[in-house]
Amino acid sequence: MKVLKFGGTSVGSAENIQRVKEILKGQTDDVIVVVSALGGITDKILSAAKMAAIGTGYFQAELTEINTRHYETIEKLFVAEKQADIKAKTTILLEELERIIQGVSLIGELTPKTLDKIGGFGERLSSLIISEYIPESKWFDSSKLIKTNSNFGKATVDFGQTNQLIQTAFASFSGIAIVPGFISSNEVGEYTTLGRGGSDYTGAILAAALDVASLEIWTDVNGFMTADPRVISKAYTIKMLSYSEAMELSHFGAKVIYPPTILPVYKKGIPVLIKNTMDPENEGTLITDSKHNGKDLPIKGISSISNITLITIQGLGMVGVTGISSRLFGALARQNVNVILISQASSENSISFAIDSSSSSKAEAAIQQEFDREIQLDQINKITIEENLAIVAIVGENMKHATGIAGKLFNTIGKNGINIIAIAQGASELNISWVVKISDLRKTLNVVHESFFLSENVELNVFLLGIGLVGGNLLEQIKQQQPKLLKEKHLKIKLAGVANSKKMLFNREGIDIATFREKMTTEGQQSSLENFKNEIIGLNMYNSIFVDCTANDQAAGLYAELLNANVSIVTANKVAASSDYENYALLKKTAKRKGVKFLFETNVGAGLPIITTLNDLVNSGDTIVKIEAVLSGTLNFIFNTISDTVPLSQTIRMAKDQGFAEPDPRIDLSGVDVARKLLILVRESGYQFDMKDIKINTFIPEKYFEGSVDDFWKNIPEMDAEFEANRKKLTAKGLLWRFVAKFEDGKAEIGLQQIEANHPFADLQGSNNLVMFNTERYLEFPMIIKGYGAGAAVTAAGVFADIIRVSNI
Ligand SMILES: NC(=O)c1ccc[n+]([C@@H]2O[C@H](COP(=O)([O-])OP(=O)(O)OC[C@H]3O[C@@H](n4cnc5c(N)ncnc54)[C@H](O)[C@@H]3O)[C@@H](O)[C@H]2O)c1
Ligand SMILES: N[C@@H](CCO)C(=O)O
Repeated sequence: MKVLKFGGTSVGSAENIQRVKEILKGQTDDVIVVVSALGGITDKILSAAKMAAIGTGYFQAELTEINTRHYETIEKLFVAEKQADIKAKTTILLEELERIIQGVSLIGELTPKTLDKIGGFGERLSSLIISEYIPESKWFDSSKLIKTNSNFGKATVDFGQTNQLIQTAFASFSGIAIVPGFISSNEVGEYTTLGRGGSDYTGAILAAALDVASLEIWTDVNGFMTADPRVISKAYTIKMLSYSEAMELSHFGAKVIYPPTILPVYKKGIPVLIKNTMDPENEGTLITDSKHNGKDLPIKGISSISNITLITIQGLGMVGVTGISSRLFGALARQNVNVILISQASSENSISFAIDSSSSSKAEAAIQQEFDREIQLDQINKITIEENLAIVAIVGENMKHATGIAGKLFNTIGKNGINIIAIAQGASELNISWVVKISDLRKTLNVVHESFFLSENVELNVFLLGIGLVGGNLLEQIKQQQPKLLKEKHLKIKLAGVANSKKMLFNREGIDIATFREKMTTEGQQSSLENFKNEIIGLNMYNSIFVDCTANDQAAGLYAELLNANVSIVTANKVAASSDYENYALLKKTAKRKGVKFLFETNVGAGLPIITTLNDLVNSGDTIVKIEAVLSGTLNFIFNTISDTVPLSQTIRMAKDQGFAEPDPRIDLSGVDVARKLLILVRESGYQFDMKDIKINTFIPEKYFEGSVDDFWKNIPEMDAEFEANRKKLTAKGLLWRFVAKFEDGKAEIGLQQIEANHPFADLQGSNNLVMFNTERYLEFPMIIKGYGAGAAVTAAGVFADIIRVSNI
């Protein structure tokens, strides 16, 4: 035999009652079916009674609604010929209810006893209709089987008597029994009710009394989820839980069952199965005394409670004094304040406890009153009340004796910049709870869900500034590679924000890369660097990455604040890494301190792995002795392309058109771009260096860099003839031009060199770059990295690789 309980939503409409019938058809065992009132009906009955008690006539309207709901349900469920009979039986109950409420209205008083009598009408009505709808079933009056004391409103079950009555009633039963939930009666047969979660409790009492094979709780969700699915879209159903885990998760906000109700089945070791009436094929959650969840995960679920207030009482007068806690919690209990979490440091000079915010003032008054004397004497000198908090808890029996869980938990939370306000862990090691600001709740749930592998995928939230050549290519590459990354690496790269110099757009759930340009035009806000940064910080999303694909100085000025807000930075923009040494060092230090990344691989050699290689050399103990390199894609392209038919000015235009040149090409032509790159390499080699320490030998007169970019394009052809004359001489000597960057003996210099055909730099086609590192280990023969050093696609790929690096996969 099994007990199946269907909740208010499961029987809330004719359609759902039909589903219940289908579910029962599929049962092979004898079943006892406990039903709740039609969803919302009990609230309506109680509200009608309360209105009647205060003398308003509005209760009539509520009663009419109650009648209509039941009659309409009957009309939908039954064929016309049967309706009159069922309606007549229902009317008897509805009229009785109306008479009692009329009585309440006349007397103007609503006692707990009357409330109990009224409160169970919903279940009596629903069970009547459902038992008629399932003709092969038999109706049992559970109020006559479940005996309680006369503590109306909160009656206590007399299990001795109850078990006997149930066992006698069902001794020779087979088939389908329909039973109203929630109702019971006292020793003289007056109605009582079983309190919160009452119908579940009815089910558990029956299941335990009859020692059935299982108790099934049919509801409108697929069982216990790993986290609140309204916050964590990746949350999924937990297949198996132990009783203790289920109780912990319920206590901390997963309102699938009300913990005390499963006590009778827990004591008997009867499995409880949570199932979804709307999705009966779903496996649901099985609660047993087994501790296995099918996966070897240390935690099974995360739960949270919002609207929490944390109260801390503090004072040296509390140290070593016995009875303080007892008085504190006694005073709170007398005021009916439910304490959700307690934390006391071993120094004993403070106790913090968390309560529902609605009890804040009651709790404060209780403490002031209880400790009046100690406060006067300054033995207790501070009572702090912190509002707008939330409690988060991780739950799992496998945490027991497993080391490193708390370490990993708090490390992950800390890295994401979430401040933990209080912590509590019971010695049972079943649950670790902590308090955070409510504004950090969503982020906390996300990072914890992900870091304990409850989530299937790691998610990165990208905020992209700049969608020109590099940024635009990057989005194309992400769009193309996304399915593969998701499938093979379980990595989801989500575009959470995007901006160019005109518009910006944000979406916490992700912006569709296929349509973002149209969305930016229609829905985008006016772009502003300050607002872009503020929005990223304000959204407070976990694994946030600011990707800078501009060449903008002010954009680079945002990094410090973003890193401080635990946002990683991936940048193609060379401004920050080549800014003052102090700023460069501060950004690196901030990233390290905050546990986030500051990555700029594409700053030197575009997609070539130059900076990571250099970091690997240095980190593994090598010393960089000399760097010699061709670092400008644009300049190399120019010197490879210039000819008697293609003059200098045209080669610059071609470099721009092919996406090698900077948004402002004077940065390339003046040597500034190469100087920045050399500076970054020297710094990453471990030397404290600044721009002023690099000797820049320009090859184009300074006057061409004055004025606007348009002036530059207009005037630069003036240099064509001179360049062609020099080129001819050079070619005649069998030499080539290369713009070389060099660092040796603490000195750095860049400039145009004439090199011979057998020089390693000679064979450097198109926009290629080449870097030679002479190190202590690679002394005689340098380490060489060579390849495309500019271009939108390779640069975007380098930025993409940096983004993936943030996820550490
Ligand atoms: N092209 C390459 O080969 C290469 C290689 C390595 C690094 N980079 C670097 O990549 C960066 C981008 O280069 P690109 O060629 O894509 O430039 P681009 O001119 O094509 O694109 C720049 C983008 O930045 C946006 N932008 C500029 N100022 C902005 C602001 N204040 N707010 C918001 N958006 C702003 C523009 O609207 C545009 O979308 C540069 O820093 C460049 O040095 C380029
Ligand atoms: N403008 C740069 C882009 C790569 O950093 C170059 O030409 O090398």
